[in-house]
Order: sequence, then structure tokens, then C-alpha cells
Amino acid sequence: MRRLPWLPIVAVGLIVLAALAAPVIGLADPVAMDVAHRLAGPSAAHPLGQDEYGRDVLSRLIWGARTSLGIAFAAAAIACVIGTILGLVGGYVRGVAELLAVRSMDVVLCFPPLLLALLVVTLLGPGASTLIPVLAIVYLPSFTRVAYAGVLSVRGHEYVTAMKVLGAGRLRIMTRTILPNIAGPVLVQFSLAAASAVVLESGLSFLGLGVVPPAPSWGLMIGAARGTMVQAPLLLLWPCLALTVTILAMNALCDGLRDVLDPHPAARRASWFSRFRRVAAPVVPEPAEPGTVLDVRGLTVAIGDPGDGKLAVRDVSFHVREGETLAIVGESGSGKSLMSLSAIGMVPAGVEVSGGTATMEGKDLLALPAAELRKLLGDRMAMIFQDPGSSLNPVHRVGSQIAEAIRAHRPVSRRAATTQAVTLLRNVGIPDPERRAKAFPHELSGGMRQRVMIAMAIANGPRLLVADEPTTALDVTIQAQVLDLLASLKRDSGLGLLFITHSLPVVAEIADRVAVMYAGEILEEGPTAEIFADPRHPYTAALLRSAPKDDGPAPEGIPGTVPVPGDLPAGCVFAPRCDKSIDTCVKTRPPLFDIGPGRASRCIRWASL
Ligand SMILES: Nc1ncnc2c1ncn2[C@@H]1O[C@H](COP(=O)(O)OP(=O)(O)OP(=O)(O)O)[C@@H](O)[C@H]1O
Repeated sequence: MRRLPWLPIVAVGLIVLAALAAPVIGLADPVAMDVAHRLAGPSAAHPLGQDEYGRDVLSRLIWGARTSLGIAFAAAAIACVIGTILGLVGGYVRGVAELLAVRSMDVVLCFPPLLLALLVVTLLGPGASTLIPVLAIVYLPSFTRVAYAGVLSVRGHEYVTAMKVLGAGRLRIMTRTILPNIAGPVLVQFSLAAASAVVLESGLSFLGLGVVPPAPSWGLMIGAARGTMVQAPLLLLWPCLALTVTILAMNALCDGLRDVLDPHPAARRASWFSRFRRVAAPVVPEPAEPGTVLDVRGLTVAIGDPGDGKLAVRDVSFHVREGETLAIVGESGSGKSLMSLSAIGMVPAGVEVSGGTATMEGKDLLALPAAELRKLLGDRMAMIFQDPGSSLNPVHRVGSQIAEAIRAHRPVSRRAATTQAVTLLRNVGIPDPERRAKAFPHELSGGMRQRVMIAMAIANGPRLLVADEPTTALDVTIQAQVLDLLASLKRDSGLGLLFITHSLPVVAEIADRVAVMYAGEILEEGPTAEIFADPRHPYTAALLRSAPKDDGPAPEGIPGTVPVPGDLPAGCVFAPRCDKSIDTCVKTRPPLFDIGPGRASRCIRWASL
């Protein structure tokens, strides 16, 4: 959870408190005139001076806040309640309800706010009671649209279907299931609308369409001060300052709220690449051995603020050589993806790299500026994901997507890139590549889509390919074909392959070396054949026993679950689930022992296993 934006909260809180407390803090009467002292400067009795009718400026300013904020909050609250209901019903019930609730808002949007205000003021006469409905109507469509868009995005989720299957009624689903999921954006919209309503109220009052004199309002104060600007310029300054400070504080509060309420915290104001951030001081990496494509040392990744101590990856070191596949294997939640993504600088939202280096071609990927990292991604290093269905853009033909990947890094014409795309499709074993290049992703099978992803990844001849469970979504036959394809690519081009999987049979088929990951640590590492034949960590042994085999004993599950970051055991992370655990395992965190050429184990009992 992100920290609350305390400074804007305090600033807005003080402004609201002052406005609420106006009747009880002994202010002068805001409408009492003292014409003898008109335009008098600041004095003990009138700290901010007196206006053109001798009224106390401080009092009018604070009472004006009461008027402006009162109108703005009331209008935003009315718009929020009605708009959210309309969006909820329109988005969930659809049909005529959608037409009435959501499309009618398009009609409101056609009216400029000023025109709408003029219309209503002509009908109802000016005053605060007119301004509230006017502003509520102005802000209604924004709430309806935010709620409607929110409902559309969550209504297809399984948890909504699950409620339907349980027999829950529409009202219950809308209020108990959908509303809490869209409450964040609606709340943010509320603070935005309230801030903007303060400005609009002042503007309308300034134009004589809002609060009626002599009632205090910032807009009226600005309007009146305009006429005496030369004799008493400060009279213009105070309401402008109040308006500016209030709007700045409210906008900062909106930003802060959005940060706190957005479930993808780092996705907010930063671009994808600027999310990448290393908080530890850069370290000069030691030179890697020749032939090393990626050399990772001491990588540590924290979830949220590193000071909170929620480490999802702890002190991980590994390397990938040319023409070699390193498989990262472990149960779900062990940190494989986070570690691999962070190692190539693609740090996901809400996560910080708090230590370590990741060197490729002499550059530390964890310290590279975003622009330089961008140059390497898709060129010197590429990535393929588990679900090609969601990784390919559904509205572009696959050939042009591959061509774009080429043109992002090479100055070639569209025609030349398209020709190369067809060659790449042929190379990854897609039959009739000329025709397939013109297909949209949904026109291809899952296996073909994954081949397209691979073609795109290798389009610029990368030295490192990171494959995050690339075969999990495919059936066994296609899985074998894709693994063969990756193996032949690696053989032919000499690229290094970092392969993330939870499947030991896949590891056996593709990997030269294996790193076994658990709770954000590498527990064992070594050549694949040796790890399979002679595991030297109880977790590796348990994983091997849990893998399905064609012949031999039935798979055994591993009792217990992977600990979550922030709640890791003090000693060996696997100790609570380990049948070989002794007292020391529970108390002391073991180091990674060097147990032979290319082999390492984080078990103090490795020798006796
Ligand atoms: N962006 C994120 N924000 C917060 N926590 C995260 C984030 N990404 C991963 N985590 C947490 O980090 C831990 C490791 O997650 P990760 O996805 O790396 O595991 P994994 O081994 O790849 O699992 P799977 O095989 O299911 O993909 C999990 O506890 C997960 O909840």
C-alpha cells in the first residue's frame, strides 16, 4: 500500500476546517460595511485590510471558502451519487438502461457549462442554490462514464460470474461485488470534480451568474477587486491566492489518492520504462567471463518501499552463457518471473530493485538510463511470454507486428521489414508464411501465435532470450514443437536462453543448467543432468518427487505453501516444509555453498543428503 499524501491532506483539511469553523472563530461580520474605512490597509482589527465597502477581507475570505467549498462539495457529491448509479446500472444491465443512463449523458456533454449555467440561472435566478444543481449536472457525465467504464472492465471477470453462479441478484452483484471494485476511480473523480467545481463556481460568481452579493465568495471578491486594482492591489491578491492554494492542494490530493487507490501503483504518472528504478547506489560490476551473455550478481528486489523489508528476491546471482539454456524452476510464487524480469531491467510496477548488478555486454542493466535500456530491449535481448494471445496486438496483422519490431531498431523500409517478417515466420516453422503474415492473431492457433511471438523476439538477432513459461498455455504436442524450435534457434544463433518454468519435464528437455528458486532465493544450481540424478537440496528433491512421471511412483505433493515476501522464515526459507530440517536450519539462514564444479546448494546438510 502506498503512503497517504499527508501534505495535501493536511492542507485541504486546514482549508475545510477554517471554512467549517467560520461562525465560531470570532471573525468580523463578512457583510458589515464600514464605508469610512473603505480600501483601508491591514490593521490589528482587519489583518488583511478592508474592501471597497469597508468589509473585513479576512472574514470574507474564510466565509468565501465556506461558500465555494460548500457549493463545490455538494455539487460533486450529488453528481457522484447519481452518476455512479447511472454508470453501474447502464454498464451492468445494458440494453435500454444503458441507452437511457449513459447515452443521455452525451447530450449533457454537448452543452458548454457556461451555456448550461446561463440557461438554468435564467430559469431559476442566480444564487448558491442554483449553482449546486448546475455544477452537479456539469459533472454528472464524468461520474457516469468513469463508473460505466469501470463496470465494463470488471463485469466479465470470474468473480462476477462466480456471484451469478451462486444465485446472487443484480442489485447485490452491483453493490457488493462491482461497486467496491470501481470505488477507487470514482473517489478520485470526486476529488477532481470538487477541485474543478471550486474554480467553476468562482468563475460563474465572477460573471454574476453565481453567488449573489453581498454574500462572500472568492469569485465575487475577485470581480470586485478588479475595479479597485490600482488603489488596493492586495484585494485582488488574497482571493486569487486562496483559490490557487486550494486548487493546488486539492489537485495534489487527487494525485495522491490516485497513487494510493490505483492497484498498479507504479503505473501512474511514469511511463513503462521510467518505472524502472534502482534505489541502491550503482555498483561497478566485476567483468564477466568471456562468452557470458548475462551476468547477475546479488540481485535483490523489494515489493513496495525497500524500507518495508518485503523482499521478493534476495541476493540472487546467476549467469547465462552463449548457446546455453539456464532454466529457472520453482513453484508458483517463488519469484522466478520477478527475478528474471528485474534482471533485464523490466521491473514490474510496485517493485524496486534494491541491490545487485545485471551485466550484459559490459553494461549494468540495473543502472542504465531508460532510453539506453529501450535500445537493448527487443534488439540485444528479447522476451517471450506465457500467453501469446494477450502479448500480440489483436488489431494488427502478425506480419506487420513483426515488421514493426524490426523497424523499431533498424532503419529499413516497411516493405523490406515485411519481407523479413515473412522469412522469420518461415524460419519458425509457420506453413504458408506469406498468407499467415496477413492474418490477425485471433485467426491463428495458440501454437502458431507462440511461433509468431518467437519470430518477433528473434527478429533483430538477440544475444539473450528470456522465455517466461512460453509453453504452459500449449498442449503437449505443440509444447514439444515449440521447445524444439527454441533449442534449434539457440544452437544455430548461439543466443543465451533464460527459461522460466515450473515444469521439470520441460527443464529436462531444454535446459543445460538449472537454478532452483524458492521464496526469492536460489536454493540449488547446477547442470541439468546432475541436478536430476543427484539433487543436493531437499527442495529440489521434493520438486522432483512431485513431478508426474510416465512410469515409476505416483507424484508426491509438497506439504505447505511458498512463504510470501515480508513473511519469510528467519532461517532456511524451506525449513518449515522440509523433512530434513534440524534446529540450525530454523535459526540460521544458510549461505549458498559451492559443492562442486558448477554446482551450489543452500542446504547445510547437502553432503549427507
Ligand atoms: N508487481 C508486483 N507487486 C507486488 N508483488 C508482486 C509483484 N509481482 C510479483 N509479486 C509477488 O512476488 C512473489 C513472486 O512472484 P513471481 O510472479 O515472481 O512468482 P513466480 O515464481 O514467477 O510465480 P508463477 O510461476 O505463478 O508466475 C509473489 O509473492 C508475488 O505475489
